[in-house]
Amino acid sequence: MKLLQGKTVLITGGSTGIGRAAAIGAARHGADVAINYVSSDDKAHSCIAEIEALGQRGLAVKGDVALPETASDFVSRAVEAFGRVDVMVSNAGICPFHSFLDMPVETVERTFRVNLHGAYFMVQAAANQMVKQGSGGAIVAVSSISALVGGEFQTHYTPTKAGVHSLMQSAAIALGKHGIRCNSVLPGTILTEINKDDLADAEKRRYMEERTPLGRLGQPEDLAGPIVFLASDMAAYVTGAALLVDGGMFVNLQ
Ligand SMILES: NC(=O)C1=CN([C@@H]2O[C@H](COP(=O)(O)OP(=O)(O)OC[C@H]3O[C@@H](n4cnc5c(N)ncnc54)[C@H](O)[C@@H]3O)[C@@H](O)[C@H]2O)C=CC1
Ligand SMILES: C[C@H](O)[C@@H]1OC(=O)[C@H](O)[C@@H]1O
Repeated sequence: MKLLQGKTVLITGGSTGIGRAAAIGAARHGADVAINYVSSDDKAHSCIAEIEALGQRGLAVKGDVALPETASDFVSRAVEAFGRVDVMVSNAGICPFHSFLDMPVETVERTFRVNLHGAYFMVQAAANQMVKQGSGGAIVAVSSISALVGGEFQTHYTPTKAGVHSLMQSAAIALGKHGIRCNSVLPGTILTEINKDDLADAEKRRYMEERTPLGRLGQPEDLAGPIVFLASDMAAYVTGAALLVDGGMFVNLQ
């Protein structure tokens, strides 16, 4: 069964990692998919090629989510190409690991702007388009297990993920009357570019694996199903919810 047949799905940071897996997952479920990306044209184009190979339409729009105008541009380019927006997946994020006491101001500001301001403006732009269309919609934000727990080298990052989780709760209230559902996924540790250097430390990686009851770290594709589900009508009565997708890592205290 195809869960997103005929829908238009927008995904930020869609050329790599979790965003890319969600883009391909959405296309597999019958959606046309627009991705926002910021750096590699090649990766964005190869993602679109994969979407098109699945028989769906794809569009790549370059832009830095930290800038509010990127959000309105992304939404209007997607509407121009596909006519509407049914789903927004706010996924783009950075996590430049750094110690707390000497954290550079610019690292804090950039992380806040990309992860939190970026999500805010994208969600707002998509919601305005959905309200104009008058037939509801679904917003899924990629928060993190880090919305619930801290990290010594993530003092600038974990508040953004708690913020994204909170944004989905408030947006669910603000947008419920328009039939727009807002939910977040909270990935655990997923093997992507964002943590490649951090997990190059074999001891740290082993610790993370051993903390995970399912016995392995996540792959980007582990997020595709939960994101597609929350975006789909299967989750028609789910809003303001947060879904941990962490192999059980969070509950494993001892
Ligand atoms: N990998 C993990 O263990 C976890 C990741 N997450 C979140 O998942 C999301 C996706 O990250 P991953 O797929 O893991 O890593 P990734 O590095 O592959 O993906 C992040 C994407 O965001 C894009 N991006 C970064 N800054 C941007 C900007 N200013 N404008 C537009 N796009 C930008 C990157 O180019 C990249 O495509 C992030 O929000 C991250 O915080 C959450 C929990 C765990
Ligand atoms: C980048 C981290 O490895 C990753 O991102 C998060 O949100 C969690 O803290 C994960 O471990």
